[in-house]
Amino acid sequence: MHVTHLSLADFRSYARIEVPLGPGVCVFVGANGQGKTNLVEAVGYLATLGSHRVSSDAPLVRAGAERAVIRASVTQGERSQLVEIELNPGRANRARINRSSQVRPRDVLGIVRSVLFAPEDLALVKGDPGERRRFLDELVTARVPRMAGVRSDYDRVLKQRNTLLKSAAMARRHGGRGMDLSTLDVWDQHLARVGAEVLVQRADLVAALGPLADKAYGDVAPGGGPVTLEYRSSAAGRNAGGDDAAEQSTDGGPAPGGAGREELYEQLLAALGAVRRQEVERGVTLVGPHRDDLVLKLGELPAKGYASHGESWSYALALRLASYELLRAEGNEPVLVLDDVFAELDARRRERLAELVAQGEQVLVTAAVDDDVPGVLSGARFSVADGAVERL
Ligand SMILES: Nc1ncnc2c1ncn2[C@@H]1O[C@H](COP(=O)(O)OP(=O)(O)OP(=O)(O)O)[C@@H](O)[C@H]1O
Repeated sequence: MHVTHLSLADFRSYARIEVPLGPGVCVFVGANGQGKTNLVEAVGYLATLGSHRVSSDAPLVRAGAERAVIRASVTQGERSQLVEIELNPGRANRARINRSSQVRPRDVLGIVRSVLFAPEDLALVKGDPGERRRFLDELVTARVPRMAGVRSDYDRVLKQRNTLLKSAAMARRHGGRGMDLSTLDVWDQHLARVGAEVLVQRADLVAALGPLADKAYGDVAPGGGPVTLEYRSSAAGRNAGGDDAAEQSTDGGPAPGGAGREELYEQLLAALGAVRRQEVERGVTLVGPHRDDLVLKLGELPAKGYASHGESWSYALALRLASYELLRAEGNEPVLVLDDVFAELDARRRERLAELVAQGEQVLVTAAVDDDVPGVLSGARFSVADGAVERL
């Protein structure tokens, strides 16, 4: 798929802008702070309903404005659609498809698909588990858009369960006889039911992505690797029950490959039972998909803490390239967005990456300096300056 027209109103630094786009490579060049990232961030927002730079919508609305609108015309094969999101920080966002009456924002997921490479990607390798969970969940949603609803159900159940645990912990600390925790059983079942669905999709994704990441790593860093992706479940190994299990390390263990939804449900439920005493003491849910990690291994060692800076970059690029290959193989080619990445890479990685993506259906590249963009990425050039975007 590709975006044929992008229209922004009060989004980031743009009061109003219309940008016609074609398939193939589009390079946006401009000095620092002119709004290049803001443009491609808008495309990423339509694909994920989030920003790769900030966790809330407020900074995405132009300072002084109340709401922002992102609108894009999108072509996939013979089909064209117009998708629109209105960002209303503090209130519900609104969305429309083909100017129809409103739909839920998550109903637009899947229309725009993108894989974004950005300097922030280094955090996929070097950062906290939350970075890798977000990476997995965004890709899961790109493959199976209904998972956005499952994720928000999970977050809601988790929040309610944590509220209950927190009150129980407070009551204990204040010397009360303890709360009646019978409702916790019901929340355990909800959490395990929805959590198992999240786990099934993550496991399926990791199995599909692993070989592609290994190949991509070899492409970016010839002779390097091998790389393996290992999903680490906070619930695995905690189902023995009783105090022994409660004393186990909080690192969890590898998830059993190929486990079905029911098996994962039972495992989560047993794990919640095993850590209940600790949870009531600490007032927080200790097992579930929100505590899991994706261990990125380079050879025998985890990349985090062991890989060099260059290896970490190659790994991050390999994860994004593998995501691209996966979505492409599954029938809907995503827009590739390369935001300011070439300046971060050495000449060899720069050339390799450019060669690997040059044939994408649509590749949006931002750069402060035109010379940073490898020659193989020839295509439309745009200048970005003073809130205006002009085709060169
Ligand atoms: N909500 C907002 N309201 C107004 N201006 C904003 C808002 N968010 C960001 N900006 C402005 O947008 C500019 C940054 O734009 P952007 O990150 O797209 O720059 P860039 O061209 O990619 O720069 P660089 O090359 O340095 O990465 C900054 O000047 C910033 O102050």
